[in-house]
Amino acid sequence: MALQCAVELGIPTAVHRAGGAASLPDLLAAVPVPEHRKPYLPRLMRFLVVTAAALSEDNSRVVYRLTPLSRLLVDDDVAVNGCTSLAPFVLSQTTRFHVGAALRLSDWFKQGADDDSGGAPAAEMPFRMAHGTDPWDAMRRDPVVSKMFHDGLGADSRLALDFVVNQCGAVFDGVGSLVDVGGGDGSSARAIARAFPHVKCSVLDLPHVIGSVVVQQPSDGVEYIVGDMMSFIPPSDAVLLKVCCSTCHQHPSLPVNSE
Ligand SMILES: C[S@@+](CC[C@H](N)C(=O)[O-])C[C@H]1O[C@@H](n2cnc3c(N)ncnc32)[C@H](O)[C@@H]1O
Repeated sequence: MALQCAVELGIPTAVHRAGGAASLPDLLAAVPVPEHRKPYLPRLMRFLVVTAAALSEDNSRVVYRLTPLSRLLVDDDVAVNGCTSLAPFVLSQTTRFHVGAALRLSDWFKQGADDDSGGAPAAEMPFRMAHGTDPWDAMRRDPVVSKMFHDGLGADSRLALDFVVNQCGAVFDGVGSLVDVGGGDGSSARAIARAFPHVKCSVLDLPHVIGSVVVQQPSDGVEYIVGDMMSFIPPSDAVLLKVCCSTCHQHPSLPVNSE
């Protein structure tokens, strides 16, 4: 949560704009915190340094520097494959849905096989214990969180796919078509289509996800398909499953058809 707070206050970006090293007065001047809260900022900074989550501190005087991790959270114009920052990814993993589910983790571990207390049958995921439904249904009902989630995953995909297409491009040799199953905002498929125009790329996802992608993003030659991966996966030479394993594991009979 400290990292989420740092992202929301723009602390990595403030350190970057101060030339890569910021004193406490530099930060106090840069972050949007009212006077009566400023005395508490050093505690947050200390926590970020001690956990090595985002910042390092010079020994001689208190100067904060970006670490390799927090450099990825700077909101600047240096784009890798359209991804300027992984800050949206941090926010996508700390939504009220995610935090609520995390608070039920120990309950989930302790739950007996026949214990259906907590609003969910045994062996369901902590998310369902907390929210009474699965993540995709919860996001269908909350477009604000859904957008935050898919913006974050999209940022992650743009960064990751930059490495995939530049360093592992050989895996696309001989692939004429690819479907990104549970492809979210289509960032992965668009990156592949741009790098390898001979690959016909499609994205399969749930109706509310495809509906908002089509409104927000240029298609870039990618086809967006509404569907349920548990029922049908369009035939293609290759199937991409990125960050979908938990969804697939819930349905071991997932009918992958890659003819
Ligand atoms: C964790 S996200 C990953 C998104 C994308 N692959 C990425 O890495 O950015 C999982 C995706 O699977 C989609 N999804 C979940 N259940 C699905 C289903 N039954 N059929 C199709 N898509 C589904 C969700 O809407 C979400 O976009």
